[in-house]
Amino acid sequence: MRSRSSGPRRASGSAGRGMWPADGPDPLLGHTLADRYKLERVIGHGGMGTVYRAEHVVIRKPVAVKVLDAAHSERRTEVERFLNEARAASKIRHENVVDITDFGSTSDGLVFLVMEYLEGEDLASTSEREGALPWRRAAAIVLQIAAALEAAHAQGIVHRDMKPENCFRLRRGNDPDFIKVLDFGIAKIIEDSDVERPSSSGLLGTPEYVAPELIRGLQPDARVDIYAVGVMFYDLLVGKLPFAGESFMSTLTAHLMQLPQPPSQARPAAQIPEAVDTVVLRALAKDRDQRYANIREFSAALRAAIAEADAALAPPPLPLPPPPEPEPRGLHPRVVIAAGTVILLVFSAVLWTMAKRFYTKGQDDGGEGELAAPVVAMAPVVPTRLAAPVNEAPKVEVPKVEAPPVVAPPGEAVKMAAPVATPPQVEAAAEPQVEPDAETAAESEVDGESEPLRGPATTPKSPKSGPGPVTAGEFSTAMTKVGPRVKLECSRYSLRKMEVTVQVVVGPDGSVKSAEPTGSQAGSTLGNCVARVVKTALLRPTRAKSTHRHTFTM
Ligand SMILES: Nc1ncnc2c1ncn2[C@@H]1O[C@H](COP(=O)(O)OP(=O)(O)OP(=O)(O)O)[C@@H](O)[C@H]1O
Repeated sequence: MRSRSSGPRRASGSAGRGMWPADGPDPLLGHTLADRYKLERVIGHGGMGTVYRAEHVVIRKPVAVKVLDAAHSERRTEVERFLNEARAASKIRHENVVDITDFGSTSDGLVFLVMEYLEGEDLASTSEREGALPWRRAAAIVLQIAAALEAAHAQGIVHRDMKPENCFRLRRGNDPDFIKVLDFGIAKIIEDSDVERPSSSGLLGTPEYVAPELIRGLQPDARVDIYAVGVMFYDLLVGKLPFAGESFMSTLTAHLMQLPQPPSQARPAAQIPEAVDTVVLRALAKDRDQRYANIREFSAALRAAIAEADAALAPPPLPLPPPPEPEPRGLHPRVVIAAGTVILLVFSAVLWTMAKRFYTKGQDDGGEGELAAPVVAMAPVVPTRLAAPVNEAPKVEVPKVEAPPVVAPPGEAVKMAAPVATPPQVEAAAEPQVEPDAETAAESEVDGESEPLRGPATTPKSPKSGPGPVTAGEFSTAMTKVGPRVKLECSRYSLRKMEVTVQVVVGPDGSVKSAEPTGSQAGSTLGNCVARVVKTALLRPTRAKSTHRHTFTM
């Protein structure tokens, strides 16, 4: 178990209500504050005051009441700022932000803030007990913290003291990890105050979560919260803080100088995806310009990383069924065969009748009736022979190939070349060759293993079996299908309207055998991301692999 810097603390200051004898009871316990809130139990002590579990005496509802220590409440300007911040924080109104329902001061000078009462524990306690969490669980928690911050930032409120102690974990319905973020806007007052505070708070907030620009004394903005969320995420994933020195100063130095080990390397058994590493490390960038520009971008990147991991887990899509056999033009073979059978049967019957008459006549004439046998033998032959090819494709009619003209030597008569005796017979079972359309010819190349798409038109080769190559139209449709995922997963690496061209080899089974970014994005993170998504595309099976190019606009 690691030690953490925070925990229940005694209120500080030299005088006033905040200091009661260490072993004695809290003097406010049992009192009803502002005629409404009966203070029943001390929940804990923080940098500014004490938090009580209380009951609203009218509606009988439990609430949490934070009462400012005298050291703070005796300073008028500080009280005013506390109340202003409380007013702002009460407007955030988000399910992941603790609801502030009331605030004010009493006639005897107590300044207080009333919140919804939360039953559960803070994230520091969860980490303390459970250590590192599975990455998906950690990500789900962090996304809720980010949602709370997004709502606060939208109101112009920067938390500035994000840490696990300010994130409350409670059960809601079936979800045991529902998060509420506490203490919005309060940290700012602590920092601006000149009241002496416990060293763990320091001038900068909590040292383990403080952004480098705060250490450097720069004017903070919302990106300090992104950095702190990065530290918390790392801690949840790995079970240890990314920057933790032996002392206060060495921790601050680590924030400024030390590069964190990627979470997946720090905890290899956890199978943390590379894309999650990328999100954490970017949130922890020392230079705030290198971080996500806002917390919404952070959340989008984390969601995309989760989606990418989900996609990698999903079973590959079923191969497309082979394209239907092309229907021969004209009558269906079954119709032709049936008609032929009928004609031949009628013809046989006529012959049979004539022969019978002839035979009968012969017998009548005293002869042997010799014709009966051949006609009877013929009858079963005809339907048997015609019924067999029902499943065969019809013969393809082949135009006669003219022999080239022979040029006679001067003076000799021109002899006609013998006509080609046997024109190339195309087997009925063979597929007719599919000619690529113009676009395919421009964009697709078929590699050396198969025939070129555009052979000489006058010398058709006997095609190999199997359907023709993927056309440009089919390829373009497949790329359109993966387009939304390309945008979702890769736009975080891209500026708007950037173009990425990928060269793609589609195998005979219809899967993408390789996808390589080309041109200016060759080898770039963006290019590799696009190629990775393109590799999940699936086309129809063909008789040969083919090469295509496609340009995505981000
Ligand atoms: N609404 C609430 N419901 C239940 N417990 C709460 C609520 N708000 C705060 N607490 C608990 O009260 C204790 C004191 O909280 P407080 O916010 O004063 O301290 P802190 O966050 O630890 O310190 P600091 O204010 O210096 O950041 C903590 O244990 C906190 O979890």
